[in-house]
Amino acid sequence: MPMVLGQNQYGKAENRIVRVRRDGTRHEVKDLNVSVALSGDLADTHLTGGNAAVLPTDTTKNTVYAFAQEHGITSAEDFAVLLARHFVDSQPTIHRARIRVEEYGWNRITTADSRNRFIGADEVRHSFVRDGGEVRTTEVGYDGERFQIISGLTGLVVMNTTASEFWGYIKDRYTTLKEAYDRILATEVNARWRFSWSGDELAPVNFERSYAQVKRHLLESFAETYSYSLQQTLFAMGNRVLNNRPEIDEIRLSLPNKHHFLVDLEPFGQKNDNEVYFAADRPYGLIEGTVHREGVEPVIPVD
Ligand SMILES: O=c1[nH]c(=O)c2[nH]c(=O)[nH]c2[nH]1
Repeated sequence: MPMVLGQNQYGKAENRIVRVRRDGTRHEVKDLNVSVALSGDLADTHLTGGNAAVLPTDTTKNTVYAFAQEHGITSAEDFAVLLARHFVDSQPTIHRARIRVEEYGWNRITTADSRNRFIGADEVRHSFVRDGGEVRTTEVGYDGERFQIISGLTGLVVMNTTASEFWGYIKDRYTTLKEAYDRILATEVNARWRFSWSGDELAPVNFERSYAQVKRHLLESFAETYSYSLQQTLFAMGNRVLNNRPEIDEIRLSLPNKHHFLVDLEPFGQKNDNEVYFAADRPYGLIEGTVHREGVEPVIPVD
């Protein structure tokens, strides 16, 4: 029975690139991990070994670095759009590009040492400390006509030490969980959101500003929601982002419930008045969901 080649894609994955912008003595850095995946007329290379349609993965790597030099990196999204457009529009055998980018943040080191000749005000203009928080992500797809941009973040860890309850749930013969009227609510926010921009709209998106605002709304809604379940908090977070960011049509959140269990201190003759917890790392509840505008078809993959 003959076998058939199914979906396939190829490219250089995880190109690590640090781009320094040296405007005078105050430097800017972009630290990215860029993965290229191309698809198109690639049956021959798989079936016969004929490589006439193959742009080498090595070339895709070189293009990432050359484009960083030539065009700079205004945002992960802008950079990925540029790359995706280039691969598809310049190579007749390449019909689709998917560019994934992870971005690691760096913050300026501040210091009180005003004698250092490199220092302006209270910051060192070329010294950075890696941001220990979330990783910013984007994935840009391009088929020669339309772009699809899904950006996001992973690893944004947040905690409310009160204003969280969980009660009124189903109790069957296996239920042991005690109802909670004042608990810790902690999670690691993993979010992806899809921009309505697909290439033909006139107004370009300011992706740097958009990211900062989405993150702010996620944090503020987590902090400001009095929660009766992490599910309720999830919807509140997604709803707040969509209400405030018209450039976004859909957001998907994956929120592990980082359980904090009160430790029983009775054996030691001590009271535990909601002060000492065991922070469990597994298993964890995993609460996931998409919030989207009415009438918009949600397309962010469930994974
Ligand atoms: O916010 C919560 N949602 C649940 O569905 C759930 N289930 C559970 O055991 N604890 C919690 N907490």
